Amino acid sequence: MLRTIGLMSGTSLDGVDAAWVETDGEAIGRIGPTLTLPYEPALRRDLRRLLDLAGDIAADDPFLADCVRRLTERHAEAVERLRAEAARALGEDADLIGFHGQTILHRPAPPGERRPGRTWQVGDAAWLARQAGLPVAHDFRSADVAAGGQGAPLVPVVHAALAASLPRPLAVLNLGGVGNVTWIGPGEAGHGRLIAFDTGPANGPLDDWARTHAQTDYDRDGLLALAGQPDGAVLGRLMAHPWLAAPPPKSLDRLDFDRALKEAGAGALSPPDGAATLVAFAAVCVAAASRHLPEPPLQWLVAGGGRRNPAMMKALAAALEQPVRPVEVAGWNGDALEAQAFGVLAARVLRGLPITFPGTTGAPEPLTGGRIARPVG
Ligand SMILES: Nc1ncnc2c1ncn2[C@@H]1O[C@H](COP(=O)(O)OP(=O)(O)OP(=O)(O)O)[C@@H](O)[C@H]1O
Ligand SMILES: CC(=O)N[C@H]1[C@@H]2OC[C@@H](O2)[C@@H](O)[C@@H]1O[C@H](C)C(=O)O
Repeated sequence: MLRTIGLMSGTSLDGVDAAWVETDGEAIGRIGPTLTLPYEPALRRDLRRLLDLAGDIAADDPFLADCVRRLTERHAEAVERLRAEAARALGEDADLIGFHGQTILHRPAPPGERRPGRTWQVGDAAWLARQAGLPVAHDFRSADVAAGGQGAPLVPVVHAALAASLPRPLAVLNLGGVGNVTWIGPGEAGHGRLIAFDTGPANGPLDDWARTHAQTDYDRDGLLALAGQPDGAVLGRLMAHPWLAAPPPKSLDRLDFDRALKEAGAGALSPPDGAATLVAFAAVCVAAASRHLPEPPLQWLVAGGGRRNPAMMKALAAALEQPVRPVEVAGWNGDALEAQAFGVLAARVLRGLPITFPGTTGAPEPLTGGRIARPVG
């Protein structure tokens, strides 16, 4: 088995999650320490600006280069701290890093269309490899998008490995900036029984709303949303969005719904009602996703920051017919799950195992992907 460090900087732009996991890319051995290094407000602000600029920015733009340098330095710091923690707690170092980078643009070709799509994760893998003295698996999504896949979600294969002994069918819901669901079918745990796709916007629009209307980075504990009422008219217009009815495979850019939210009139709502409406919409998106699953799951296990928002968990429980529980009931770590997954995916990249599948990204067949940056010298 390899001792991996997985690194994830998600669409919420709140920081880098890091996790130590022993794995051969298929089985998962010891699960070690985890940590989150939050980004300082200036880096958060600049990354958010980079999302707005990404469609037009040149690859050698100095602002981009500066963001990439700061982002990668923060990742290197996370690696260094996690290695120290793994040495202290387990007496172990690491063999391999899985570095997702920061998605700044995600425009896969719509399913069935033959034109090439584009997905862009920034981060300097070669620098990180040299700095850490370890091989770094990175660029996990491009090969899939080039082959006509959605390039996301990638974590489902790891959900399936972790869920091997849980009752199925099971749905694992990640609520980050964007939401995504993994459905793991009954019977033998195998890749053919995996269905996964993005559900819709989750915390992303709510974070933007809290920033504009409450001067906070997010609606902590759902206090703003719990003080408001969802607006039926706005919600109704949002629910009519064709994306919800479209069958999987499908994935989203963090900003994909910004225009629809504006056009639906969300901007005119009071701060609490706007927050309540965005929470209700995230939950309605998951309910819409449930209609695309082959069979109802026995339960929904929720990972990601959204599970910490009581308003979101309440809205989900109301929108879904099955029990909704945080992944901790299965003994998983809902804050570190994606980081752990990129450690496992790194091992898969190194071993040349497929990382995307017809049921997850709509890849034409199970596909390998990712690249390895090696420390030189
Ligand atoms: N206590 C809390 N109350 C309310 N919301 C919370 C709380 N803690 C975290 N969140 C929400 O969770 C978000 C972070 O979630 P997470 O770290 O899962 O996202 P991510 O990994 O960046 O996104 P993605 O999975 O889309 O890549 C925050 O931006 C916030 O909206
Ligand atoms: C393009 C991109 O970075 N997508 C993220 C995003 O955040 C959640 C959802 O949208 C998911 O599809 C994906 O991340 C997770 C880690 C995944 O690929 O499984």
